[in-house]
Amino acid sequence: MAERRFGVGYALAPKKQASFIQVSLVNLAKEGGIDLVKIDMDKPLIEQGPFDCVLHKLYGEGWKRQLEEYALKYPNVLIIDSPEAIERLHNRISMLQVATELEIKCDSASFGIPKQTVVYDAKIVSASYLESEGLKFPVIAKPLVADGSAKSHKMLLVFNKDGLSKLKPPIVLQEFVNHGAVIFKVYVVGDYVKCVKRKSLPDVNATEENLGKLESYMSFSQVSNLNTCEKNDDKYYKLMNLDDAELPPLIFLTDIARGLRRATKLYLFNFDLIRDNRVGNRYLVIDINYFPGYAKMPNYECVMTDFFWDVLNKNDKGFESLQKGSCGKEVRMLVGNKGYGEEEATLPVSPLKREEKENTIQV
Ligand SMILES: O=P(O)(O)O[C@@H]1[C@@H](OP(=O)(O)O)[C@H](OP(=O)(O)O)[C@H](O)[C@H](OP(=O)(O)O)[C@H]1OP(=O)(O)O
Ligand SMILES: Nc1ncnc2c1ncn2[C@@H]1O[C@H](COP(=O)(O)OP(=O)(O)O)[C@@H](O)[C@H]1O
Ligand SMILES: [Mg+2]
Ligand SMILES: [Mg+2]
Repeated sequence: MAERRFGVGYALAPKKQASFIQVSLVNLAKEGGIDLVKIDMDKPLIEQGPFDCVLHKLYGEGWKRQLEEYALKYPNVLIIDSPEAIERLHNRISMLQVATELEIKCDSASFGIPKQTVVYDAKIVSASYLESEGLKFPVIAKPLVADGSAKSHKMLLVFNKDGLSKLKPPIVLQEFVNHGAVIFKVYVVGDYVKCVKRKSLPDVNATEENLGKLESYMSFSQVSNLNTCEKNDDKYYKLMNLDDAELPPLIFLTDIARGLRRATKLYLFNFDLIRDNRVGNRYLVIDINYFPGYAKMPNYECVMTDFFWDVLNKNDKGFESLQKGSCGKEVRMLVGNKGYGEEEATLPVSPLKREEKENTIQV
């Protein structure tokens, strides 16, 4: 019998395509019967394929409509992920709201989000306003919209009232929590979870005296993605050793990942976790990103190939999910987690090596 092959069409911005679609991934997927095919953005999606799965990270209503149209024409196509589910992550309030909906039961660690408030009008922000919202200096000002633009990553760490004049609403004002300058990035790919450590902002001595002495604010962008050379210039980072930071308990991360998958209905995301130095084993989710930089994950080719194989084969067995499209009709889309993960998945090509498995968790 001829081998069943699957076609996965991908629609990614050029930078994302360059980092994610590596020859090693394309070849490994091919060996597993999965062809990764670039979607031509100069042509309507509806004229391409047919694909068994559409993998995408693009923004805008036009693209969303094309996906809906495609799902209507090809009711068996898996859209990874559903645009509605992704949209929830494009606003830093609704993004973290999901995390507050989770019930995580763990004896050795607790979980939450930092205190935060949204500001639409710069005029209302004053030191007493912050106080009324339960916030104290320092605070982080984050653009409300997280749409992948450079602007959406531009943040301010505000040390005192003088810094408040620099705010550009709409923004989220969030308490800055000392966390030993380490963030835990937890990558989720369907059932697979991988936690890595990254350098973060240094702790701040938040006494009134010290905050008064500091510049009023500090602007920064994508701290955890700065390359090592940039950081090595800094005395603070020279002194710290990332290896010393203890990872959060695995079972705890597993529960959060599973909870977020259910609540967001997403397959492909990561979340940033910090350990609140004031409380010990209390962890806070500060950011959730759709389809993050998976190529930075060890052995990502294998993880992704396993994932594609798994969802495509499950889909073959009648994976069903409906949602209302903007056209008003029912559109069948892959809504993450429905039915997925309930069966034991057989590992396809190149299963993870033993030592890699031991450092990762499956939810
Ligand atoms: O480009 P990379 O590999 O640094 O990945 C970015 C992510 O880095 P991470 O994997 O978390 O270290 C990055 O994560 P952070 O927001 O920096 O925590 C975002 O997911 C970013 O996407 P977007 O700009 O928010 O749409 C991701 O950017 P895109 O590749 O999706 O443009
Ligand atoms: N509440 C917080 N307390 C302390 N540091 C934070 C907090 N929120 C964000 N940071 C730091 O700022 C960085 C960027 O914030 P994040 O919300 O992850 O935005 P982005 O989407 O640009 O990654 C984080 O990686 C972390 O270093
Ligand atoms: Mg982040
Ligand atoms: Mg982010």
